[in-house]
Amino acid sequence: MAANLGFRNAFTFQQSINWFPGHMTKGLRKIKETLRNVDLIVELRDSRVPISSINYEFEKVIGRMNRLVLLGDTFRKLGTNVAFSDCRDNRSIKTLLSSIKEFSTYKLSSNKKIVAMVVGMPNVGKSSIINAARQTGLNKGKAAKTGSLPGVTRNLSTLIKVFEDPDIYIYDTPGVMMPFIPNPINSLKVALTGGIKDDVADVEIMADYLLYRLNQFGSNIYVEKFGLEKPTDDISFLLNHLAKRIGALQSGGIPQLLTAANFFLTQYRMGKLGKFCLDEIDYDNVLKEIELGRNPEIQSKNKLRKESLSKTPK
Ligand SMILES: Nc1nc2c(ncn2[C@@H]2O[C@H](COP(=O)(O)OP(=O)(O)OP(=O)(O)O)[C@@H](O)[C@H]2O)c(=O)[nH]1
Repeated sequence: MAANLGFRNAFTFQQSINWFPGHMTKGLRKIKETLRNVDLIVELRDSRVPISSINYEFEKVIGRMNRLVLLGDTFRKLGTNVAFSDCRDNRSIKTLLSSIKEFSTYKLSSNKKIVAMVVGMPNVGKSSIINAARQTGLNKGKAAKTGSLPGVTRNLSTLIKVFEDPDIYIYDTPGVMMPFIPNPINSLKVALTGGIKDDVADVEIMADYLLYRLNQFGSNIYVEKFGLEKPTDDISFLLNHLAKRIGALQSGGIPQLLTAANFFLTQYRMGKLGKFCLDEIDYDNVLKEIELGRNPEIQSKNKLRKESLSKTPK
């Protein structure tokens, strides 16, 4: 932490960013209707926000079904049913396929096929992991549409076969946000990691929060990468500098700060400014925290609201 370098030690953000278009209501309903045909839920979360990306709407719908939680990143087994995964890493996908066999209710003695359903917030890599499983399991090409923006998958897919003997099929589902994210800072983190459409959020505030967190982490990558003399806590200074550096200037040489902010966010989302977990957890506690997300007690919106109000924004 770079707490005593004169940087801010708190970030104030009070209004939650919410994005819940109609296809998500429909998607959630379809997920619910289809659950009776599903042996196992594979829940994908963004490893940069493993707690902020817990969706309490899923908790209500999925309840206590068999579930494998994947944190999108390089594969690392964290516990019995929690793992990091990377759709670009073959080994990780092979382990996912064996985990699906292991954790589904399927028993090798039966002839039943295994049906899994991948759920998660938008843009966490659900469709990519299904395509990767199909590539690894059957050597077949893409079956699910992917894209770098949230909300590419808008409907529940038909069953996608990813493995043979035993036969494994997966449903792809539209990314679903919570209708209301009670903690504004959590909503900012989800938006920053690309889970909420940028035009719903304020890009310059996201850029400011990113700068605040990079400084908190004591990261100097942006300083070198952007040709700064030293770290700065001033987003206005940084965006003016970046706009000049990337040539984002209006007539008269006025810096285009929005373009600079978008550039800054893209660099972060591409992993070029380092990889940090934005949630306040350590990985020893991640299992416990994830389990907490499943505790029906914590699903009550009132309790969530109270919690969010009592927490100092980080
Ligand atoms: N670094 C990295 N990027 C990934 C991984 N999986 C997916 N991505 C990228 O994340 C973006 C979103 O991937 P999708 O598979 O479309 O995500 P989704 O969850 O299906 O998105 P929605 O359609 O919004 O529900 C794409 O740009 C992918 O290339 C991963 O394991 N590692």
